[in-house]
Parts: sequence; structure tokens; C-alpha cells
Amino acid sequence: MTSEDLFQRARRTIPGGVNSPVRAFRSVGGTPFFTESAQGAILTTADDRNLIDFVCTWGPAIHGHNDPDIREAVADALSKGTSFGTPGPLEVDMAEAVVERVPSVEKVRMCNSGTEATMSSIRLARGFTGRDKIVKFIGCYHGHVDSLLVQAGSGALTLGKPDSAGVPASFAAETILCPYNDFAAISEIFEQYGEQIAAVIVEPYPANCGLILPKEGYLPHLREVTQQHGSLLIFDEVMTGFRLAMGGVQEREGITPDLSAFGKVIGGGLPVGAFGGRAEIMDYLAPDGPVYQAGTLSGNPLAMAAGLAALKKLNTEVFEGLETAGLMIAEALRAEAAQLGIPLCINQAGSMFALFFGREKVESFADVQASETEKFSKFFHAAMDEGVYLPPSAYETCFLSTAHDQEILDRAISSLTAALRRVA
Ligand SMILES: Cc1ncc(COP(=O)(O)O)c(C=O)c1O
Ligand SMILES: N[C@H](C=O)CCC(=O)O
Repeated sequence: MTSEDLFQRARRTIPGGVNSPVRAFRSVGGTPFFTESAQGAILTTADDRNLIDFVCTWGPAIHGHNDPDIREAVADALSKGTSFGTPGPLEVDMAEAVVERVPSVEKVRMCNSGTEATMSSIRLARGFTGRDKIVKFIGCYHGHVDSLLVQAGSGALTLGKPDSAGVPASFAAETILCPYNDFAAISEIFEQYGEQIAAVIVEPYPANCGLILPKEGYLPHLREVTQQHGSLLIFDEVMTGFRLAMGGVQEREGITPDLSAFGKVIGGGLPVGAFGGRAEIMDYLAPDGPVYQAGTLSGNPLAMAAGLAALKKLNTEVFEGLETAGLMIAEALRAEAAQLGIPLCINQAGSMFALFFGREKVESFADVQASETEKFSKFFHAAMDEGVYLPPSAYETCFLSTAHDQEILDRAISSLTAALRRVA
């Protein structure tokens, strides 16, 4: 059955034919392809096409698809049962692995998705501080949590619906919006509401509206204002955790948040989330504390096995290799665009990068919005024709994996530069 046939079938029984909106190709146009299998850096579609994958299942596949060590760890766990509903040894291994790798985390609770991780972090911050308001940055996406689906990035932004229907105005009223990288704006918010703010939640490198890097001193500024007002600083490292460094952006930038949310890489490709931080805050969680949080499948042994296997394969050398690969792609595309006279800004950090057509520099969400998204859509389809799968939205980030070896990178550069020539 072709992707076209499968999509027609899917639309009859799945809303929009997809289980997560951005997969529907609405902003770039066309029919989404269906994936039959994936190996290393390559996706094989239902139409028998092999595509170099720069989405990496939206971040988790840092070791490429179907990694043999992860597969073996899952198979071993599978032979012992799929879920116990009691504590299991792998959950302890996982908690120790996280605490060892992320210095700001003294205790960690596993859950089933990044959405659960940010939702529970917010509840915990409110329970700990006894305050209700939270600050969120315009264009940041923290999963589909009611109070965080306000001016949200990712699929919400892609579909032009950054404020979701179904979120009561009274919930959204507790969310204060702030432009990222604007020093004065966050200071003013704290001057006005400081004593009511439970937490500031931020993607430290916002990566659900393309990719924005912090201006020098911005993340320390967030740390300072939150500390001054007794509010918590929550780093949403669902995308960046264990991907941009072992300790995520907080390690790269030398910042200690109070709480951090994780997902993606920590699940090794299985559905997982986690949140952790200072013990004094984490101990507010049930059963020790008054903040309720739970999950039938939390700490699932298959997911723990996959995540642990993924974490064990990460080290400094791996991160250096990914940084080199990211730089190589970004520089090759910048050089070709300059040659062709196409204004193109590429923001890159390690194995993550995003393209903004029509811009020299992108430092804010306003810059993102001013980029030429139609040009991105044309480039997306040209890249597909050349055999490379990019995220199907100008607001998503591209991901690399260790399976993107030199041969794959050379092929990808040749395909992507050809795609640039086609849209020049
Ligand atoms: C930064 C960030 N936070 C939270 C989430 C939510 O994670 P999930 O999709 O696993 O619920 C995502 C991705 O969706 C994300 O990129
Ligand atoms: N940007 C989102 C998560 O990081 C993309 C995943 C999805 O919405 O399916």
C-alpha cells in the first residue's frame, strides 16, 4: 500500500490522518509519507524510497534508528515482562544515571512524555512556592499542557493556532508571556508580578520555532531575577537534554535551574519523560509531599532499558562528533546560499540546526516570524526530491545522529545544496 493509500485510510479513522498534527504536512503541503522501517540515518517509506532523515523521530534517535545496543537492551527487558506496576531495578538505575549526569538534579521522577514532565514541573513549582502564576516565552513549546498552550511553538504555531481552543481563559490568565532574549521585558514582568510568580519555564535554546540561541547573559539574567523573587527556574530540556551535552544546555551555559524537564533521548525511542531538580523541591511530590503526580506505566521497564542504553552510549567524544557534523552541514549550506545570493540564516548548536530564509540574523521570535516560510516549504519539497527528509515545518528544528557518518553527511550536503539551487 502506498503512502497516499495509507493516508486516505488513516483520515477515515484518525483525526487529520495523524497522531500528532505536524506530521500532516499542512504547512509545507502535500501528502505525508508513511515509514515502513528505519535504520541508522535512513527512513524507508511505504513507497520504497530511502530518505536521509534529519528529524530523528523529533530528537530521540541520537544514535540513529534501530540502534543494535538499544534493541538488545529492550529485547533483554522484554524477555522479563513488559510492565510490573511495582518498582523495578531499572528505574533505580535510570534515576542514578540522570543524577550522575545532570548536576542540578538531585532527585528525578519518571513519567511517560515530555508533556507530562513539564505539566508536573509546573504543578510542583506551584505547590512548592504556593504561588499560581507562571512565565512562558512566546514561541516556546512545552507539550500540550493547558496552561502552556499559550503563544506556543511547534505544531500549534505551524497550524497558526498558538492558542488552543479548549483552554479556559482563566487557566491562560495565570500564564504571563514574555519575548525571549528581551532583558527588559522579563525584568518588568518581575517588577509587576514578582511575588505571584511560581516559576519561569523556558526552553533554554528555544527549538520549537526554528532554533534561537540566547544572547550573552540572557540565561544568567533569568537565573538572577527568579532567584531575587523566590520563583523557580524550570529548564525544559526535553529536546536539548542529553543531546547538546550530557548535562544539556545547563551544562553548556553553566546555569543551575531549580527543576528540569526531560524526554526524547532519555527514552531511547520509547515513550518517556522525566523531571527532576533539587531534593528539597522534589520531596514535595507524593507520597512524601502534598503535590500529586502518578502514572500507570511510569518507569516502564522497556522504556527504562532503552533510555539507559541510549545514555550509556553518550560521552564527550560523541558530543564533539555531533558538534562537528552540525557545523559541517550549517557551513556548507551557508556557503552555497551566499554563492547563490539567497539570504539564509542558519542557527546551529551541536546536532540541532534550523534554517530561516530571507533573514541574516534570527535572535527573537519576531525575527522567526519575519522569515520566508513559503521559501522553506519549497526547499522542503526540493530536499525530499533529492532524498533528504527535513522537518515538515519552518518552525521545527533539524536533528542529526551519530549514524549520520561522513558518507551520509556528504550525500546530504550534496542533496541539500542541490535543493538550494532549485529554490534560488
Ligand atoms: C521542548 C519540548 N518540551 C516538551 C515537549 C513535549 O514532549 P512530548 O511530545 O513527548 O509530550 C516537546 C516535544 O513535543 C518539546 O520539544
Ligand atoms: N516539535 C515537536 C516536539 O518537539 C514535534 C513533535 C510533534 O509534535 O509530533
